[in-house]
Amino acid sequence: MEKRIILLPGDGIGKEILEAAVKVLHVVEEKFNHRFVYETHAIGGNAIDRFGVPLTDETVNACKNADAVLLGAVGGPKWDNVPADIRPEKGLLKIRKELGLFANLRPIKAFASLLHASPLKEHIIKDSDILIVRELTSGIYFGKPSERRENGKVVVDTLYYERYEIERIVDKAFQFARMRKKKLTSVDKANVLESSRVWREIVNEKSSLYPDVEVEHLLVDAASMKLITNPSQFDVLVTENMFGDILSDEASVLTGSLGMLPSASIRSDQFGLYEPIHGSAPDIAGKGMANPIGMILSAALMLRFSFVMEEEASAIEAAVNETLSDGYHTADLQIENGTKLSTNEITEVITEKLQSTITGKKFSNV
Ligand SMILES: NC(=O)c1ccc[n+]([C@@H]2O[C@H](COP(=O)([O-])OP(=O)(O)OC[C@H]3O[C@@H](n4cnc5c(N)ncnc54)[C@H](O)[C@@H]3O)[C@@H](O)[C@H]2O)c1
Ligand SMILES: CC(C)[C@H](C(=O)O)[C@@H](O)C(=O)O
Ligand SMILES: [Mg+2]
Repeated sequence: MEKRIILLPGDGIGKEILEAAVKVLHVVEEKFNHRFVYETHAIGGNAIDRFGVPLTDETVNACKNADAVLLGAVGGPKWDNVPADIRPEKGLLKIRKELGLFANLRPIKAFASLLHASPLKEHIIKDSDILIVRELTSGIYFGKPSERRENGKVVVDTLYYERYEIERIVDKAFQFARMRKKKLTSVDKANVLESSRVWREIVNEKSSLYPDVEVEHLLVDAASMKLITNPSQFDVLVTENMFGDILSDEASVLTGSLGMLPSASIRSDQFGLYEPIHGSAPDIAGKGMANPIGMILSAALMLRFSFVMEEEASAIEAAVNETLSDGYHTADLQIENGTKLSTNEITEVITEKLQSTITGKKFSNV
C-alpha cells in the first residue's frame, strides 16, 4: 500500500530521532511490502532561519495533502528571543490547529525491563497502563487576548473553550475508555475555574451515553500527586490542553525517561500527526545521545491509527521491547548492567530485531 508521509524534523534532536524512525519504517516497507513516500519540510527554528516564519503555508498545504505527518521537535535557545508571534513553538501550535488535530493521545506504559529504571518504586509502577487524552487545539494556548499591556505592567492570557470543543474531546476519551478498562478520569480545576466547571458538567452529561464506563473527577493538583503515587488507578485520563501537557511529562517518569513517550494527534478521520512528547533537548542535540524510542513508537502509532497496519505497529513495539529486554539503552535511562548505546546504535539494534521478529510477539503500548 502506498502512503504519503510528511517529515517535519524541526530543531535540536528532532532530525536525529526522525532519521531513526524512518530507518525503522524502511524495514516495515520492505518486510510488509508497502511503499511510503516521504517529503521533508521545515518547521520551528530552522523554518524561521530559512523563511522568517516557523511554518509556511506551503508546508501546511503539503501536510493537508498527505496521509500522515511525523514530527521531531521544535525550539531551542537560539530562538528564545524572537517576537512571540513567530516563536518556533507557534509553528507547532499552528500545524495542530490548521490540521484540526484536537485529540492528543499520550499512552504511558512502562516496559517490563525498565521498571527498575524509574526513580519510582517498582511495585508502584508495575501495573500502570495509562492513556492521557489531551485537548490540543484550544484552551489557554490559543485564547485571545494574549498580550502585554501598559508597557508590561499588565499581562493577560485567556483560557477560552467553546462547548463543542470540550464535547468532542470528552467523546473521544469515552470511546477509548470503552476499548480499554472502561474507566475515565477527568482532570480539571473545577474548584477555581469556570471553564473547568463547564468541563465537568459536560463529562457528566456525556457519561449517560457511555453507561458502561466508570467516571471519576479529580482536581489537577491531586491528580498530579496520584499519578506518581498510585498510577495503576488510572485507565484513560482526559484533560484540557495545558494540564495534559504538564501531566504527561510527569507521567513519563513511570517509563524511566521522557525520551520514551510517543504521541498521536488525531481528529475524526484517519489523518494524524505523530510526535514524541518531549522537546528538542538542546542540551544533548548533535551528540548522538538522543533516545529515539519515543519517536519510533510514534511512527508505530501512525501505522496503527492512520494506516490501520496493526501487525506492523505491533512488530515495531515488539522490536523495541526486545531491544530493551536485552539491556540496550541510551544514556537518559538509568540502567544497571545494561549496554549504553548511541542513537544510531540503538536504532540499528531495533531494526535488526524488527527484521527477525517481524510478525513476532505482540506488545502493544496503547
Ligand atoms: N513537541 C515539541 O516540539 C516540544 C515539546 C517540548 C518542548 N519543546 C521545546 O524544546 C525546547 C527545550 O525544552 P525543554 O528542555 O524544556 O524540554 P525537552 O523535552 O527538550 O528536554 C527536557 C530534558 O529531557 C531530556 N530529553 C528530552 N528528550 C530526550 C530524548 N529523546 N533522549 C534523551 N533525553 C531527552 C533533555 O535532554 C532535557 O534534559 C524548548 O524550546 C521547548 O519549547 C518542544
Ligand atoms: C512546545 C510546546 C508548544 C508543546 C506543547 O505544550 O504542546 C510541547 O510541550 C508538547 O508537549 O508537545
Ligand atoms: Mg510538553
